[in-house]
Amino acid sequence: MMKKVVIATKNRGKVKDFEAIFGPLGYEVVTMFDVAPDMEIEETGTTFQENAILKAETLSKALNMLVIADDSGLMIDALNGEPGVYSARYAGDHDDEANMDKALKNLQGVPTEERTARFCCCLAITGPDYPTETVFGTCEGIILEERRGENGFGYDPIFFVPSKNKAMAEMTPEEKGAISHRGNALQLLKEKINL
Ligand SMILES: O=c1nc[nH]c2c1ncn2[C@H]1C[C@H](O)[C@@H](COP(=O)(O)OP(=O)(O)OP(=O)(O)O)O1
Ligand SMILES: [Mg+2]
Repeated sequence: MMKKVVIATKNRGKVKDFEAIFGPLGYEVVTMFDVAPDMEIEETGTTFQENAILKAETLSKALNMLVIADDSGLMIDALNGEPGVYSARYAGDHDDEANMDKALKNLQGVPTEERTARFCCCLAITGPDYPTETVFGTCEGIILEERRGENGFGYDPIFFVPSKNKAMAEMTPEEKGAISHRGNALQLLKEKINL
């Protein structure tokens, strides 16, 4: 039987990212779509860490199981770190296209060298016999002037990664996992627990 890892997410893009990383380690990724499709966890925190802990602890208590949660977002320097913790709701309600349009609009006329940004990811892990722990990963990039690539999710089409000379949405899930904020955070998590 395959080992399982439970992730407190309802974002199909994140699920793909996690599968690219956990699959090769021999894990089946189980998500809220499988175990708690009707549960809505309100993200009331003001930091990635608070929200990651909130999501992990809520699902873990409901299932009485070890759970990992991901809270993440995009921080754009020229916009004073916006949209940050509010990335998913930047233009309203969880609409990736509208969110990207809003970011591009707010950066109109800003030159390339000032379009620096980073993706941030906080992962929280908690369980019945496991005290809550968090790790943090980032990925540096530049906000493009228009979308590039078809892969990924969220802000991936407008996020250019200089070290790969590609937009995040031009990478395969495996390529993305090797350099992404999520991949970097998971690397740290692996050093803490025996994945
Ligand atoms: O690798 C990424 N590539 C592109 N965009 C990304 C990435 N990672 C986070 N993001 C953006 C998407 C969303 O606008 C927000 C996450 O918000 P966040 O609340 O953590 O996730 P979510 O509500 O979509 O799913 P859930 O809370 O069920 O895990 O940051
Ligand atoms: Mg969310």
